[in-house]
Amino acid sequence: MAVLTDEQVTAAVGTLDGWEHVDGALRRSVKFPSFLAGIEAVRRVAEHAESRDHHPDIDIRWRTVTFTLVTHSAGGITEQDTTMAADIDRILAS
Ligand SMILES: C[C@H](O)[C@H](O)[C@H]1CNC2=NC(N)=NC(=O)C2=N1
Repeated sequence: MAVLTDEQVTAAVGTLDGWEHVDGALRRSVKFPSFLAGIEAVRRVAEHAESRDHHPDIDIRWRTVTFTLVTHSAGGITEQDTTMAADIDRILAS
């Protein structure tokens, strides 16, 4: 899968909720009301990631969860990442 150009990533970020383009990846940090609410959200994202066979890197620090998306096999951000970012936005909003 093709790595997106910086311009393509910038355009995608404009359509997403709270994602930034940092260190060659897409990143969104979310603060939850409690540690367990964050874990529950991670669980829902993880189930979706499994179903799509595309997996975010996930950092959990008490109530703040950071999702990082990059296509490791391609060495950059691809459409799989922008699609997964939009999917995560939907999951977190529901
Ligand atoms: C075989 C399987 O499709 C690959 O290992 C997948 C799994 N999930 C993945 N997730 C991400 N983010 N990048 C990958 O390159 C990747 N590879």
